[in-house]
Amino acid sequence: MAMKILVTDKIVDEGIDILKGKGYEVDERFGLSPNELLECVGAYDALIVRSATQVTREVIEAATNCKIIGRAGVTCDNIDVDAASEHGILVCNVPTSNIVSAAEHTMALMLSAAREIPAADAAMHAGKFSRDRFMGHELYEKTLAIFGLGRIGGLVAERAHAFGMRVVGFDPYCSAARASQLGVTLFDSMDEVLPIADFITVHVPRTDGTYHMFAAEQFAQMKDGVVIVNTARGGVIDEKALSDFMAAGRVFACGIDMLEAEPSAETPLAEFDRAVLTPHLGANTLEAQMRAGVNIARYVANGLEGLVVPTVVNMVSKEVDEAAAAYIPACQMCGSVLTQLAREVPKALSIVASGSCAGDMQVLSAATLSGMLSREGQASVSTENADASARRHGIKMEAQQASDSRGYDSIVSMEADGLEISATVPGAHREVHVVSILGYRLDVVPGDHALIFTYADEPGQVGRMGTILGEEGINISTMAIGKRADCREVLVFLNVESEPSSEVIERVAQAIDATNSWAIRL
Ligand SMILES: NC(=O)C1=CN([C@@H]2O[C@H](COP(=O)(O)OP(=O)(O)OC[C@H]3O[C@@H](n4cnc5c(N)ncnc54)[C@H](O)[C@@H]3O)[C@@H](O)[C@H]2O)C=CC1
Ligand SMILES: O=C(O)C(=O)COP(=O)(O)O
Repeated sequence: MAMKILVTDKIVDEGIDILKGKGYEVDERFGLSPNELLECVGAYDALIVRSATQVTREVIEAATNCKIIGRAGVTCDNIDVDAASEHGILVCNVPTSNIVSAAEHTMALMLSAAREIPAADAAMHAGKFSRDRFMGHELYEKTLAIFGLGRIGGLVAERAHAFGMRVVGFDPYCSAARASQLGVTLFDSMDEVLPIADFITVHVPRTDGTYHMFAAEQFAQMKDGVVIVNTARGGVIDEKALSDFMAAGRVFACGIDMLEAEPSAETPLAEFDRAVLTPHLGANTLEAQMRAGVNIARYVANGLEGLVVPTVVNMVSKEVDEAAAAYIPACQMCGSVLTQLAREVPKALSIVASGSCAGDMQVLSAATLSGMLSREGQASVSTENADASARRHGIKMEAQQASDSRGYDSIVSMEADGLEISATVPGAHREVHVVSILGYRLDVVPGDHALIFTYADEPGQVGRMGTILGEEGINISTMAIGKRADCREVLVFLNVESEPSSEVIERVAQAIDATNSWAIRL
């Protein structure tokens, strides 16, 4: 019987023809309700979507025959990738299919907003030849600030240079080499960039960390008359705050392709002629759709045929040795902790694994890198693209097996920019135990929120920490104290049940005279 593929968002006919030509049965069913999707998805071997279909954990659990989900575009934020990995389902995308289109749409919105083209066009269509109403701004010799210097941000930088703009940027994960190659002056904080920009364009992923990254506090720091463009994701800009600053005349104009309420057109910006609004059209060109539709069809067919899928975004891009697979969460966790300890993505990573998990260093490296980059929505690291991803972020990686597993069945140890962490996964429960951090030996199973302090080992210190956290209503669920043979200081790892504010952390740090403190979120 032919394998069945469900396509729930429109892709080009050429993509559908490739699949049918290979003998697959293809059902195109657009606009399914969540319930309709849940009811039918179990019958299919593969699913192809764009951004409209929400592939939730529930959908993945109902997709009992599914082997691969193809995203005919770049961003997989409508797909629960972790759930797919847990169910052994590959997720792949076409990561460069629409980036030129998105970059060109950004320039189109920038020019339209700066020259009020939609309002002028609407006036002409209404029979009004009113030249005096419209007085725009040149791009030439203006400062463009790009937030997010990834694939699309980089293409926008190249195009902005052609207009004679000065290009500055903010992206905590962009290497100095990439910024210099793009001709972008990189700044370390948003606060330095906001006051100097005449134009601002946003190309960051939508994550907890970028939600309302541009709110009243940020608009207040901008130059009067700034033009703002968002072709990234709705919610990165607080639309209410933007409309307040437009109403006050502080923001000259904006160009917005992505609204928080998508797929609705509801936004407070709708009342402004100078808000140029488009309904998520960044990828809507024939060229981008041809690349996305044709390639996703090829990759999904490859996945079903057991061939290499070059753009897998989750970790199951190949048959993974079971012992190594058990260490994927440990490596992801350690990678994430390392980035948080370093307070930035480290630039050099060395991984040593010993014991039975060390059979597949490629998987362990990719998992660690995905953890290192995951905090800002950069988790699209697979065994296929790990090397390229590391290069793009300027990270030097090396991995090796070692024979001494220090008495554990398996252990992974990593060092990144001089910071160390080791973890093991004992027993059947598959809990990740961190057994060393920064050289301090301990044994702790990290929870969702943790605090780490290093301090002089003196009586009363634990009581001081407990008292302050108790006063603040923060429960400590578990605690481990790590020691180092060469040092009179200790390290405490506190799993806490809620996230303490930076003021609370500072209070604790002062009370114990901590030499270092970190809040870790996993
Ligand atoms: N309008 C449309 O139709 C399309 C929209 N997109 C959206 O465009 C955005 C960019 O896409 P790509 O360039 O492909 O992504 P990318 O992953 O190549 O680049 C994103 C960049 O943002 C940076 N970043 C992350 N958090 C940041 C922060 N807090 N501050 C500053 N920089 C931060 C990352 O380091 C990375 O360099 C995404 O939101 C994507 O969803 C993508 C394609 C089409
Ligand atoms: O690829 C992306 O990230 C996009 O935002 C494009 O989405 P679409 O395929 O047009 O629904």
